[in-house]
Amino acid sequence: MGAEGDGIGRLPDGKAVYVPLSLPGEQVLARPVRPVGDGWLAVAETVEQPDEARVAPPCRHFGRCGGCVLQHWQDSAYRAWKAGLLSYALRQAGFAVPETLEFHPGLPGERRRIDFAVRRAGGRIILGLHAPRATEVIDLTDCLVLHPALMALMAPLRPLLGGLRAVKREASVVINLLDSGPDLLLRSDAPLSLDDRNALTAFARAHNLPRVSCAAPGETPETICLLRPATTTLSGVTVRPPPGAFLQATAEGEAAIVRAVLAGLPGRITAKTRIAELYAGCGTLTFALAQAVRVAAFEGDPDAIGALRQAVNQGGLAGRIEAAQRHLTRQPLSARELGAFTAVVLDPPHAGAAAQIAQVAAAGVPIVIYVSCNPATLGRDARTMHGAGYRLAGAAAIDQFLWSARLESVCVFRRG
Ligand SMILES: C[S@@+](CC[C@H](N)C(=O)[O-])C[C@H]1O[C@@H](n2cnc3c(N)ncnc32)[C@H](O)[C@@H]1O
Repeated sequence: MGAEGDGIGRLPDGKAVYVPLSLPGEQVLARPVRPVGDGWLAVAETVEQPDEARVAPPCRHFGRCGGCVLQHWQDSAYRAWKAGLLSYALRQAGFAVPETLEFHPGLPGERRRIDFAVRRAGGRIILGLHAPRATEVIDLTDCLVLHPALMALMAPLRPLLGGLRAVKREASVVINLLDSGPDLLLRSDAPLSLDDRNALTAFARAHNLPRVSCAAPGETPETICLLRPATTTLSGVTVRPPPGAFLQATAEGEAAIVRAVLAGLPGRITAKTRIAELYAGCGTLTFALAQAVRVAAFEGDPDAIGALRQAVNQGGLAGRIEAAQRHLTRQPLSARELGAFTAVVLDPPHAGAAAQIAQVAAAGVPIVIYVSCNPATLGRDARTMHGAGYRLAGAAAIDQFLWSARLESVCVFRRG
């Protein structure tokens, strides 16, 4: 099974054949589609000999929608493979990894953040997710991983989007389920008309949305209506995330990440203990950490850092948390700056933190807690840590991207 969730076969010449929707141990009749990387991508025409771990996928869109690629695998086998993604990445980086890792399973109905793709095709609106490895959008009537409060918006969104002048050919709709309700951001390809604004406001009223915002692709969102503050609570602190803000994909995943991060903190904490938190977003980890230690939080996005600062000030936390905007790829914290900290917590985007981790390793910070959503870049960065003499002190796999090949994880590295 490959990192993308495809079954991998071997051709007589040793080349790999990647067969989506096949499982380990199966015999399938596969048609080659195109060369990819070191081999071929193929389509399974028929499953000649199914594995006993193959089960009926619960979703009617399975196979066409690229959101879930592993619904046809029995839970225990699927979960063992997911935990194995983390073990493999860490072993490849040179670390000794325990036989079984801490694993937090995900469940259907937990996803509280979604980015729907929208297309206008003839007279109708297609709303859904991309097909596997394609730009085609699969029209979804429902989505089993989605939180029911978000799924309930799918049917009424279609007529709303169909009536908007702002949706000419394509758009996207990001919805974050906040404590105060679903916060909707529409990114569309044409200017909003007055009627569009009225329709969006009426939609917010009818479906109890706190806020609706709109933006042209790549532009700063404009708030179209704010019926009440768009707020959420992070470790007991009220935060006002900007439209479309990054939030952990599930509340359950967030809780597991926070627990694993706190478990990695130094055993002895004094008034002088200071932690650097990199890629802090709106403060998911910042406020949890600040209950134990003083935190210097760094984040590149101006709106996210603005929300974090506002929450720090309103929560009376200025003595515990300093928040700074910083682009950590162009201007990583230097080894000298990092020397002031007992530990570094970092939660980089999918691309990882190559430039920043080199400085962390050079500084020899005693504890590094790495939160990752991509085992491949985690593995690359972990290799740098291994080369600098760190050992693995803890690792947890968190399945907040249920039935996909994506994996969230928290790894604790210690020096000496
Ligand atoms: C995976 S999110 C984690 C956010 C936060 N820790 C949380 O749990 O909600 C990654 C964060 O890194 C930020 N980011 C991405 N690239 C960055 C860069 N080059 N420099 C600084 N921050 C960056 C994003 O804006 C985002 O907030």
